[in-house]
Amino acid sequence: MADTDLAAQIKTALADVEIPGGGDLAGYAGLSEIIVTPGAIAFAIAVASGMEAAFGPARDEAHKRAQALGGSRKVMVSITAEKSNTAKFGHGAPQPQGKTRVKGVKRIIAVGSGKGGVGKSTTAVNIALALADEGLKVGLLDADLYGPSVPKLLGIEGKPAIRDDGIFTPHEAFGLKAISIGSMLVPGQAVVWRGPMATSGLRQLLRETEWGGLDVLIIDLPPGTGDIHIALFQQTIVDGVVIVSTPQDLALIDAQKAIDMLRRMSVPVLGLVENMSYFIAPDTGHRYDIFGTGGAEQAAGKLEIPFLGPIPLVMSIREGSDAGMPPVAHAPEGPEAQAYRLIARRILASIP
Ligand SMILES: Nc1ncnc2c1ncn2[C@@H]1O[C@H](COP(=O)(O)OP(=O)(O)OP(=O)(O)O)[C@@H](O)[C@H]1O
Repeated sequence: MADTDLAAQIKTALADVEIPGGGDLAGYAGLSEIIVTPGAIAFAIAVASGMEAAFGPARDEAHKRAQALGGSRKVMVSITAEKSNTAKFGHGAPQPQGKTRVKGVKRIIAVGSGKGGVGKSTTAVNIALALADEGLKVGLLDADLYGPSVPKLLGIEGKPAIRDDGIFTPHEAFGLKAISIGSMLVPGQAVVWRGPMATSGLRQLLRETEWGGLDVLIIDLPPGTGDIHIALFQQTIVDGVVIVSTPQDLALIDAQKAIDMLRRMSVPVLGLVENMSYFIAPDTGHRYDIFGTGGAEQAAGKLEIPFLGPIPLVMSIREGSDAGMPPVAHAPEGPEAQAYRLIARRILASIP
């Protein structure tokens, strides 16, 4: 059945689900779009603050009906309540409350960037591999719901298995446990989830995956500073964030904004990685500082955060990544792999 047909069928079934105050869920204005992918069904019910518990039975009933129609797909139905903005942003924002650790995960390190396309995912994947080479049990969560690239970078195919109790079994790739919303979408399908849906999707990937005892979970964040970041940092203890930037001024200005948000949310910044820092000519092996040198290092100094190191701009990183063969796993002795390793060791040294 086409995904749109199934979404329509579910919506029809929700007409039999009663909601507090009278009426049914299908006709309720707070019902989000129903997203159907080959592996999952997801939708959210937005309610007024304080009404979360009252909507609980409706959510459970909706879940049951969607599951009856969805077969083996994992069903995710979440209730979202509007919170006042002061809890999200604002100078001197209150320390987020209720942050918890993720079961089976000792430390979480997130990798973010101020803007897209700076090589954040490539860096996250290779740092994860370098940490695994240090003898740690490492997982990777692709939280870039709008542009997931971990499946491609690690050459992962197919959907993750889902246990009978609805828990995801992560993919295994190069010794990493990895999970991404990307492997649950059909190729070319864009995620059009709005804020609450996206944050709920992330929470489920994070907390409903059988991580099986990790020393470190690396989270590849979406670029910028949006709902996903806020929800993650408010709900979960993140031990530190690595910011990836290219050497150009504009990227650095965006990186600065990301760091500003982390500070306001009391999340430790582990440091700045300068990606595509210099170019190594494939024929001669010569190094060219095409963007000048030291931009990110100086920026890190000004921002009073550690500079974690530079990654060269090399064709092999792009080609290896595009082919699902990340340099740290594929050419572990190469200069690119060494650059990632050095950064991974600095990260390791900076977390408790
Ligand atoms: N050091 C590098 N040398 C050469 N190519 C690189 C390097 N780092 C990343 N790339 C290439 O740049 C492109 C963007 O990288 P990547 O997807 O990791 O960026 P991103 O910041 O995660 O992007 P997005 O905003 O889409 O999430 C990819 O084609 C990748 O292979």
